Amino acid sequence: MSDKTGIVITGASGRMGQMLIKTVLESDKAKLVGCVERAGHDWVGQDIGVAMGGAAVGVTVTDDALEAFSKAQAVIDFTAPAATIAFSKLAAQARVTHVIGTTGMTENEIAQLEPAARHAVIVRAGNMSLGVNLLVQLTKKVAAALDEDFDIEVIEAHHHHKVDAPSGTALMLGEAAAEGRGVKLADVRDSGRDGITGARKRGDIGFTAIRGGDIVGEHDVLFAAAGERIVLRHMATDRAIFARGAVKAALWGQGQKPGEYDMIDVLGL
Ligand SMILES: NC(=O)C1=CN([C@@H]2O[C@H](COP(=O)(O)OP(=O)(O)OC[C@H]3O[C@@H](n4cnc5c(N)ncnc54)[C@H](O)[C@@H]3O)[C@@H](O)[C@H]2O)C=CC1
Ligand SMILES: O=C(O)C1=N[C@H](C(=O)O)C[C@H](O)C1
Repeated sequence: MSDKTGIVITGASGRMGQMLIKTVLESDKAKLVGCVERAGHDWVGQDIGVAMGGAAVGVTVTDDALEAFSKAQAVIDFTAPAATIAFSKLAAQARVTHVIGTTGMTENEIAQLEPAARHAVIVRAGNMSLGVNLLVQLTKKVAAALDEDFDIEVIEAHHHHKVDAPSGTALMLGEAAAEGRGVKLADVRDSGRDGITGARKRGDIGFTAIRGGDIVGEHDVLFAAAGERIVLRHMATDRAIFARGAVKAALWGQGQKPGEYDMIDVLGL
């Protein structure tokens, strides 16, 4: 019997779903035991390897998430907010680790994960890469060292398919900057400028979102003062960095107590 951790991928046909499947198939610590897509999707009933244009791998795509989860130790979920909330309940029922990469969740939607976290491990992060999570910590430090003479702006760029803004990563960076400054992001957040906006308010943390082409994900944290600027930058050029982080989180979740965790916990940063 294999001692590899059995993993289910939800949103199997998506950009991240397919990258996650490749990463799990190549892993020497994890094995693919299930793939889930929404009911009615063309891929349901097909072997995932064949659906992705390659050789059969012996895993059939299903729309029965609970059945798939019950054969696994972890679920990796990069889908959409409503799907993620539904999956959290099923993962809790099956007592499997739920790794959530889905972004664009409202505060209310995030709160709906709480009951599930009483029964299962949830690892959720708007960005699963090592580089971004390190940038989060750096942003906190730089924001703590500077005063409000430095305006903070988070600038992000993504592909034209992305549906949420600011990105989950931008919000993580904004939260880190706010924490460094000892304020609540909700009190100083400035996003979606358009028209006669008035001058920038001292202490505000601004967000700028660019959408275009096939940009994987780029994030700058700009600290701008009179006479000088500091820019902290992360550039993702390959979605594999997110998938590797997610698999790491799924393995890390084994043996942890039920509760909500993030990638800072997983990476020990
Ligand atoms: N945390 C991180 O490191 C990263 C997070 N993301 C986030 O992951 C999410 C997905 O991104 P992409 O893969 O680019 O999107 P995508 O649109 O290519 O894929 C989403 C997939 O989810 C599936 N899906 C939706 N509802 C479903 C349901 N009820 N049951 C099963 N499958 C369902 C869709 O059919 C689709 O295949 C987004 O929220 C994105 O922001 C993306 C990259 C990295
Ligand atoms: O949708 C994406 O593609 C990405 N989403 C995440 C986010 O919202 O920050 C992470 C990464 O930047 C790619």
